[in-house]
Amino acid sequence: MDAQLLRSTFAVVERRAEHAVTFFYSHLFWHNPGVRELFPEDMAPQRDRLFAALTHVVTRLEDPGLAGYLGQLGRDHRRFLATPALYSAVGTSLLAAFAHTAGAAWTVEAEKAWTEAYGRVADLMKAGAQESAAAGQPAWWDADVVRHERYGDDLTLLTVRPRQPYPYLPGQYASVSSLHVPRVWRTYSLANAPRPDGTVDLHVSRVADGLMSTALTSRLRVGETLRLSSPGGALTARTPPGKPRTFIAAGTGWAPVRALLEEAAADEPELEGRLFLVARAKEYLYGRADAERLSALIPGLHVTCITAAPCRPRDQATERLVQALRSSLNWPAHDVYLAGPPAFLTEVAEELEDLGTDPARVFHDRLPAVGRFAERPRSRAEWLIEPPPLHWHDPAARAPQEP
Ligand SMILES: NC(=O)C1=CN([C@@H]2O[C@H](COP(=O)(O)OP(=O)(O)OC[C@H]3O[C@@H](n4cnc5c(N)ncnc54)[C@H](O)[C@@H]3O)[C@@H](O)[C@H]2O)C=CC1
Repeated sequence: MDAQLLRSTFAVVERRAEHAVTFFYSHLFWHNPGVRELFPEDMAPQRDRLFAALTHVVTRLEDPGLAGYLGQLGRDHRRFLATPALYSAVGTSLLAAFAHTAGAAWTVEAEKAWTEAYGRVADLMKAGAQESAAAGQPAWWDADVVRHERYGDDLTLLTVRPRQPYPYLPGQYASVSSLHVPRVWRTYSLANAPRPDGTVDLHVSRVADGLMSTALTSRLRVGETLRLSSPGGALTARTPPGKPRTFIAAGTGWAPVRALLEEAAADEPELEGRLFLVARAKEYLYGRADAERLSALIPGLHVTCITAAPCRPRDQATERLVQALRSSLNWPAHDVYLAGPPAFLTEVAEELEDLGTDPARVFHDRLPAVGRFAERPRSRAEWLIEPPPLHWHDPAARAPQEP
């Protein structure tokens, strides 16, 4: 593959990403009438995923891990019912969108390089999908809802029972789909260590105008079925025994931390550590009782709960957390496990670095943001000065990775 040529054409297309994405989907749906039904009714959150995935590939062309990433991506795409015919239709529309958007940069050589590159990508993805099907892995796991508990208007704790064994590691997440919002998938952390009865907890915080979180909070009933994707994420335990650690969880970021602590309570109850549990207000501190139960099982775990003061904005809890982190000692010795809203992760990770924590020992997953293109599109100058952050559901992060 001519990596240089691929990158230079992609750089041109990327500056008109919004336009290219619109052209791509129009072309795909117009020329392949059955394909529209495979995508959610509301395409807005879906639209930038294509570019996120492509950027990931184009910026890692020489990365030896790319083949593994694409294999995982193909495996993950089985839940979208991606067939070989769909791969080929997508390739045709992608090249048409690039040709339309790249203008003079779309030379014969560029077209050849992209045809070859897409062919490689699609082959690796299809091989990943075939491998997982041959290994007997389902395209998704059907899971029956056995508990649905509301906390106030915005929080729901679900327990589901997958119908087939569902292997995962504590701290991982899954994409979840419900018939209430067909073909929409959203990621939620798995909130418990694997149990003998196979049940899995999910913590859902309702997002204003969020299709899935509103359906799961308000319309889902016990007895209904959800679909779970294969688990992903790298927020898994990797601290050597005896090394102290800190867990910091904000909002439903409590879910993966709870799973990690349940695992530790069973495997390493002698661990020395601290847990900071952050919530926007007292009534949202739904994990407190569980945290206390776990600290009784792990006597060396010190728990601090932090909320915003009454009538103060929810982010004041983060300011209070930062104060608490500054008065805690011994940061260079600690591994830190961090979960919560993306902006919270960024702010706290920076603070921890200032406090002397080794950035390579701060572990967090960034769950994919949705609807980035709902924002005002950036001008070309803005893209050049400050390229937007990348958001993608990175299946390469599925296996625990040692830093
Ligand atoms: N593995 C992970 O990192 C996980 C992340 N999450 C994410 O956590 C979030 C949970 O949502 P909710 O429970 O509604 O949380 P929330 O909106 O109530 O926020 C909880 C706390 O996080 C802090 N926070 C929120 N936004 C912030 C910002 N912009 N800057 C600084 N601090 C901020 C505040 O202290 C707030 O009190 C979702 O975004 C979800 O995707 C959820 C589960 C796992």
